[in-house]
Amino acid sequence: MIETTRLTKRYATTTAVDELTVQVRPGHVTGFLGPNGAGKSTTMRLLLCLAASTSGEALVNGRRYDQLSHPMHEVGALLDANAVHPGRTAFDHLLCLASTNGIGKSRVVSIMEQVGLAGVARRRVGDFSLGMRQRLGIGAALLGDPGVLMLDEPVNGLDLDGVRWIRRLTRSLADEGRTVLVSSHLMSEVEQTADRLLIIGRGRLISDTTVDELTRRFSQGVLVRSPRAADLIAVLTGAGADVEQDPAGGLCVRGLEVATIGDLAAEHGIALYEVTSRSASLEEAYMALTADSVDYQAGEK
Ligand SMILES: Nc1ncnc2c1ncn2[C@@H]1O[C@H](COP(=O)(O)OP(=O)(O)OP(=O)(O)O)[C@@H](O)[C@H]1O
Repeated sequence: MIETTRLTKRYATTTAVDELTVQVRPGHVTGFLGPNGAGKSTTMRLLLCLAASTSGEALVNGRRYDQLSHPMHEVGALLDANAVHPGRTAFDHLLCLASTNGIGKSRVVSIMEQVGLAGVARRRVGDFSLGMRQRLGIGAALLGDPGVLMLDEPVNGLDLDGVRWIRRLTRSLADEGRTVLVSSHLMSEVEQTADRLLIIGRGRLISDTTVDELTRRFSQGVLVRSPRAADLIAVLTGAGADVEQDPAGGLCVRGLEVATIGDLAAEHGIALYEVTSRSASLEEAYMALTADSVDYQAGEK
């Protein structure tokens, strides 16, 4: 479990994290989303006591990271895949981490296999691609078999195979009952993995939600076409729906599911020519939510 309470971090001219209160629960993959500069990395750094908060609290399993007696067994984190000694082999990098934390060599061997680096374990990290470093960083995070994982932009640098691997890995870690927090600035990267979403902008919480809820909230209704539109309107509004003429022709129905609309029409012998659910993509929902919090925007051409 990860918890922040009114967590705030101010730098000279920037409030990177602003009164952030969130809970990240076990058993879920929680996507930590926000535009560039939203404060995701800073929040993770505060949780790991790599930076001191200005005010508020950041706790892992109910305690500050620097108060955990066996931190590597409680929290695994990938913050910066490049923060590795380039002259060391991948195996030695993990072995070094393992031996200073009372973890045996056999665990290093099995982690190397788990992250797909067994074949290059004896190569210098300096010769690794960014994707290989990401895998190594995830290996380091998993080394202590922790119940809490924090991965900052873990798919950065990974090819499609790697992205799929991260999705499967994070899902299975959450299914084992772990707390998994995965940051990204792109909804497309987390929507297929995360079930919960924490969306932040300018250091503030914008939305603490689920993928399902966000999809529902930004639903643009159901487009229905029928040769007996007037009769259908009466039936659907009678069942509690909001119905209006759709600019594209047909009816826009809100408040009823596609199946209910179909069932009601059938019950009343009303033919339907089209029933189409029009939910906004999660990407569109995310863009709409964070539109006011984007610090760095390319000019439209
Ligand atoms: N050490 C620092 N000194 C001054 N400002 C900082 C420092 N670290 C972060 N910031 C600022 O705090 C804000 C939040 O940065 P942070 O890296 O946490 O955002 P982020 O959401 O992780 O962004 P990205 O998606 O680009 O990685 C930014 O405006 C950043 O410039």
